[in-house]
Order: sequence, then structure tokens, then C-alpha cells
Amino acid sequence: MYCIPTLQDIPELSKDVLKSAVLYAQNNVPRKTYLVLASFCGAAVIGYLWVQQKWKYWERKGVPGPKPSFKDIGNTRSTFRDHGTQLGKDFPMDAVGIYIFGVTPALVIRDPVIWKEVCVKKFHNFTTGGRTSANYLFGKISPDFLTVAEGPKWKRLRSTIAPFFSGNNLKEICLIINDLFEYFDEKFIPENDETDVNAKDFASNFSLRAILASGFAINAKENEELAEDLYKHASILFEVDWKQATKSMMLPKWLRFKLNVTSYPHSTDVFFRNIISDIIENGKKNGKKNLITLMAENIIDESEELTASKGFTKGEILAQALIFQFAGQDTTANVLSFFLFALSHKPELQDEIRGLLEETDLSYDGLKKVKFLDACIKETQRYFTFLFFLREADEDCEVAGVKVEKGSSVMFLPKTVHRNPDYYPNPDAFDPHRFDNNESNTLQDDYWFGFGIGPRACPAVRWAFVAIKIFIANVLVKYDVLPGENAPAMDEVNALFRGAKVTTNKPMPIRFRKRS
Ligand code: HEM
Repeated sequence: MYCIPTLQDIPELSKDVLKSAVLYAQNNVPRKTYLVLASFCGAAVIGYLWVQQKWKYWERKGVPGPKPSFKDIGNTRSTFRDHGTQLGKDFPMDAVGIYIFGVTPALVIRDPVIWKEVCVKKFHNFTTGGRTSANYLFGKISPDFLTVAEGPKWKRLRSTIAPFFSGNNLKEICLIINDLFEYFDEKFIPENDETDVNAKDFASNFSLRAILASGFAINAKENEELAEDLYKHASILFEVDWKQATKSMMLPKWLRFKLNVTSYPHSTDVFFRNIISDIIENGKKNGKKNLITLMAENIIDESEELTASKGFTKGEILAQALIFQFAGQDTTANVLSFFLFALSHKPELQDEIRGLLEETDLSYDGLKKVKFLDACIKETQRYFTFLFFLREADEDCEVAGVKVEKGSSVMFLPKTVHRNPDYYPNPDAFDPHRFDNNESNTLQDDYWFGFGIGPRACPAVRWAFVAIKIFIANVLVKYDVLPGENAPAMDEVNALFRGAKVTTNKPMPIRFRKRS
């Protein structure tokens, strides 16, 4: 129990000091300062009471959950720190009430079957991942992003994008990524096999270039200057100034759009607008397939925005080009870096993959046959789970026996399934063979959530598998991957969320040794 000290509790000397301080303040501090101080204290008390009231939400509903605190920003830090592992141990029920990002109530679903129901059967109740202020960091273009769009607009964008990742298109894109590997190898894989490379930085460098090469068909081997410019501007997109972003998130959405407050500089906006216009104009002529030219084949006029069932306006093409980088760069880099790190600890796994690669070439069709690589990607995403899922209720409904009110969130932390012996025997062992005969099942798997599930699942899953397979296959043919100096063991590494990106609690140094 807390108690407020009385004057009697204060020793004589301190009383004298206190009296002198009050006297000094009375004589020297202007009246205005008192008023400001009093208002500040008043606002703090009102804020404190408001937060305490908000934190009664789950208690009022009778839903169990951990106690929130200011230090924990509700229950945010403790939940994300271990991806809900401790939460699951403390509250082993189907649904648990927590507060994320401060005071937002979120119902954490622990049963994968119930989560699947939310994403698929109850999709009409949960059509978005949430309508938070952070969705609009990119300014007035943000509502055009596939990740943010809603209703018929989202359906139109999504159904137009889906065929881009067909086998035929991926075959061409595969050639671009194979070319990119050659360039990347020359520039970024150190000659010296005793040089440590940070797996995440290394993978981020490749994944952004691979998305840009596929998206814009700009081949670094042919046009290095333009490719590097593109890389520079795309990297700027990720250098979100969070102080600036937090300030802009405080402005109402309409004002942000009116002033077009974005998290990246105007020059980057202009660069992308110009390059996309150029590709739309010239892409048709040079016939090279890339995501922009594919979108440009489906161009519609702004007047058709509300009526068309397929196609993009010019503005929407720019939006998708940016969101592909944002949604795809860090995610792909995470899987790639964890995969490389796992390989560095498992030379026998490298040999097994090499053995399979000897029987094929590194083309799209060739790699398609190496299903074990798909299994390795799935196992990497299971073992090093780094994602969580959110859905916002569009109307009042019921989930896991709890009434979920319109506007509130439901959440799923897949690590609680991925590392759970009820679903995966011996879950702490890294064993890609657990996916034998189930290598390519990625969006329907009952207990694997690497790319989400249901209509909002990742549209680029096939691209991601192809890009990762090409990269790993090329690396393993040429190099042995080794752990760097003081590399942590695999089970010492955990994914952590930092702003819009994922990092790890410990760096993952690796090395490359050229094979003879
Ligand atoms: C290994 C790499 C990737 C992983 C692990 C990944 C994972 C995911 C996940 C988990 C979701 C959300 C699913 C949900 O909420 O249920 C998602 C959505 C999305 N991803 Fe990916 N992704 C990857 C690569 C990419 C790439 C390369 C692109 C673009 C070229 C991309 C574009 C998107 C988009 C646009 C959405 C939003 C879809 C919508 O709201 O309709 N992703 N991704």
C-alpha cells in the first residue's frame, strides 16, 4: 500500500529546508509560473485518471489478462519482447485481454483455429489490419496503398495485383534477380573469408535491390548509376524520422493530407514520380516485364476509380511501387538473414542443399524442383518467428466467446503456435524436414503463419520464395557460409520490433569462404 508522508514524517532539518524553499518560491517565482505549474499538474492528473479508466476495459468485460503499466506502455513491451510466450504461460486460455501502444485494447487469440476463423470466415467483420495514424505516414498517397486501402478499392487493387506473381511473370523476374546476384556478389561479398558480415545488413542490402530490380527492371549490371540512385532514394524511405513522424501523427488526418506531410523528403517523391512515368512511357517500347509495366498494362483514368473492378490510376501505381518496397524489404531481409545465420551454424544442411542443386540449374523451373529449399524457408520462419497480426473489428461481433466492439482489435502472435509442442514436436530444434511433403503449402497451412492467412495474406509470397531461393542457391554454389567471430548460438537470437523494422537482440555475424 502507498501512503503520502505527513509533515511529522519529515525530519527537522528537512522541514527547515522545505520552509525556506517555499519562502524563496513565494518571493521569487512569478504568479504566472504557478499557474503554468498548476495547469500542468492538473492535466497530468486528468491524463492519469483517463488512462486508469481505459485500463479497466477488460476488467469490466471479465476477460483475463496481465496488469498494464506506464513502464510497459500498457502491455506492449512485455508482450512483444518474447512474442507473447510468457503471456501464454501466465494466461493459457483461448483469448486474453491486453493493451497495446498504451491504451488500445487488443484481444489476443491463442488458438490458431480461431485466428483462421477471424481472417477467413469472419473476414467481413475484420477487413483491415487496423486504422491507426501510422498508416498515413506517407502522406496523402497512403490511402492508395494496398495495405491501407479498404472496400471496393482494396478489392480492385488486390485482384489486379494477384496475377503479377504468376509463374510466367516470375520466370522473367527470376532472370533479373539472377543477374542481380552477380553484381551483388562482386560488390558486397568480401574477398577475405575472415571478414565478418552482419547478416541483417547484408540481407537488407540484397532484398531492397531485388525488389527494386523486379519492380523497376533496372539492371545494375547495365545501368549502375541509375540502379544506385534508385537504391539511395528507396533507402531514404526507410529512414523514418520517428520524432518527426510522431509529431505529424498528432495532426488530424485531413490536415496532414492537405499539407502533404510525409515521412520522406520531397526530392524522393519527385524522383519516384519521374522514374515511374518514364517506365510507363518506355516500358512498353523495350518490352521488359516488371511490376510497374505490369501495372501500367492495367491503367485506368481517375474518373473510373470508383466504378472499375480492375486496374490502377497513375497515382495508385506510384503508391504500390512504394508499398512493395516498404512491405517487402524488411520482411524478405529478415527471412534471408535468419536463413543465412542458420546455414552458418549448420554445414551439414549446406551440403544437403548443394547436393540437390547439383541435379538442377538455377533457373525458375530448375529451382522449383528443389522443394527442400521451400521447406528450409518455412522452417526459418517457424523457428525465428518475427511477425504478429492485427485485425480491427468493422462492427460488433463475437470472437472466442468474447464480444468484440467495433473499432477494437484482435491480435495473434504466431510464435505461440510455431514454438508450441502441441503443434510442432521438438519445437526448439531447427529441422526443415518437418515440412517434408508440405513444402509449398504456405497460405493454407493450419499451424504455419509466415505470410498470414485469408484475403489479406501477403500477395507476394511466391515472389519472396523465388527471390530467397535464387539468392541462397547462388551463395551455396559459390561459398561456404560460416559463423562470424563471437556469433551467438541459434537459440540465443530473438527477433525484436524497432519502429517499422525488426532487429535482433544479438547481431548475427557470418562469413563467406569461396569454394574451390
Ligand atoms: C519473406 C518476405 C515477406 C513476408 C514474410 C511477408 C509477410 C506478409 C504478411 C505476414 C502480411 C500480412 C498478412 C496478414 O495480415 O494476414 C503481408 C502483407 C502484404 N505484403 Fe508481404 N511479406 C513478404 C514479402 C513481400 C513482398 C516482397 C511484397 C511486395 C513485393 C509484399 C507485399 C505485401 C503487401 C502489399 C501486403 C498487404 C496485403 C493486403 O493488405 O491486401 N510482401 N506480408
